[in-house]
Amino acid sequence: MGKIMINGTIVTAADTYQADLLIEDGKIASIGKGLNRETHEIVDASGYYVFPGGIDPHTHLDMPFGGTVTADNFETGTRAAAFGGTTTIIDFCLTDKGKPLSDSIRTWHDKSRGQAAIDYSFHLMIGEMNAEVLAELPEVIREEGITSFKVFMAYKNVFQADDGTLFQTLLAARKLGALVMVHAENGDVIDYLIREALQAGNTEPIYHALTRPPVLEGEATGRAAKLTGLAQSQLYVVHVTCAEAVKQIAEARASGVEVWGETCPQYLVLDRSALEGPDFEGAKYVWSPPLREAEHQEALWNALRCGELQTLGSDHCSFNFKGQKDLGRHNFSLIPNGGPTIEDRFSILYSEGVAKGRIGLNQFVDIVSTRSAKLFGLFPRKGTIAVGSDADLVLFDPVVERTLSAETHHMNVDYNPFEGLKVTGEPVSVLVRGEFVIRDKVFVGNSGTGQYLRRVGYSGG
Ligand SMILES: NC(=O)NCCC(=O)O
Ligand SMILES: [Zn+2]
Ligand SMILES: [Zn+2]
Repeated sequence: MGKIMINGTIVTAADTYQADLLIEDGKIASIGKGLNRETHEIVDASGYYVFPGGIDPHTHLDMPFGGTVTADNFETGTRAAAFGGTTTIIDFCLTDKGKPLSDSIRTWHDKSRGQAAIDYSFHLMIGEMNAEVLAELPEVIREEGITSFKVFMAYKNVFQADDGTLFQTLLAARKLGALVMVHAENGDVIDYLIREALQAGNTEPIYHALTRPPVLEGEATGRAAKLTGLAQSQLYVVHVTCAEAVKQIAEARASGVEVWGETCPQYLVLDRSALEGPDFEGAKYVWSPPLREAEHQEALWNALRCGELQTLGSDHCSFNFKGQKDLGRHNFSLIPNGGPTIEDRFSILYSEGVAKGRIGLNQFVDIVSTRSAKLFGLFPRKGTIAVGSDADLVLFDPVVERTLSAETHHMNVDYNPFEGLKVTGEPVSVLVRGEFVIRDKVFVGNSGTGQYLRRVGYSGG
């Protein structure tokens, strides 16, 4: 049955206005006033903002990492995402050197098929570049609709690729119309600093941050941007944490190089002091790149506000404190890197951004949804409210006050890094392709209704 959503305030990246939405066959069929269909269910959105569903361009679900596997899989992670107002995720498909890319993609399909409550797509990791990989890429784009390739410049001896691989990936992406993503940290120098810290007996979580200083993120970001300019290609820098990296991105953009930047909620509201918590609590806050000193937060907010950074990814990569983060109790370098953020990404950006006056309401929609849809080949099917777009919608109460907590979250993990953070606003109901997944804060969706999304090639942001 179709639906008519009435009395809501529609908010897109461009406009804010009162209108009703006619929803048929999972799509927005009409936008206007006084829409009337006797056969349709009426959904009253009085008092709510109606946003396009959030698009999270950076998740790690069911991913082996740091000697363990993430606590959230596609079932639990996408359900939590839906509670948080996200209706599409793009997850990172890891690859193994020496194996066909298609094997890894099949593995990621096997993990996700029949599990997801919201729509999803994959980015593909490129760990090496050779004739076999090059030959497979056109098919990856054509058959799988995967139009973004991820290169790790850190995690030496695990995921790290060399500059030659990055450069050749940039060249291939230019030719094929894809977007190259980088984790930008200088992995070789970090590896040295970690060994030096451990030799000196420095094993606590804070040394995770001290061995990955901002200069090494800035250096790698600048290097990747320079290589992008040389290749005349396009680059998306994931999880930007610091002023040094923002500066490199801004300089590259100012000189005409197509570089985009993403930050994450943790870098906007948490700081390095969290790693010094007692009883190994600091392990909960181990991300790479690490949390920075508090002054970097303002640099990130400024960059979002003025468009030097364009998106917010969760980088959701959840590990339980007990039994997983524990692996590094006596050696910070063995703490699995990452944290649970998929559920709170949307609300933190609204509360800390819009409600506190740091960004505008339409800019919020751009950062949390629209820009990722454009960059990653999903627009205008996703990322906006327009006739013909998927009816992925969030009914958002902009005034309710609440406190984020592991007691109430839906992620499959035993802590919340934002525990105790008071936020303004909450997703109340969430629809994916016209069907409720969350209705009045209750999960009414199904694991398995989420569809795999084939994306089109890169055409700018
Ligand atoms: N960011 C992090 O600490 N964990 C997830 C993997 C990555 O994105 O580097
Ligand atoms: Zn990373
Ligand atoms: Zn990540």
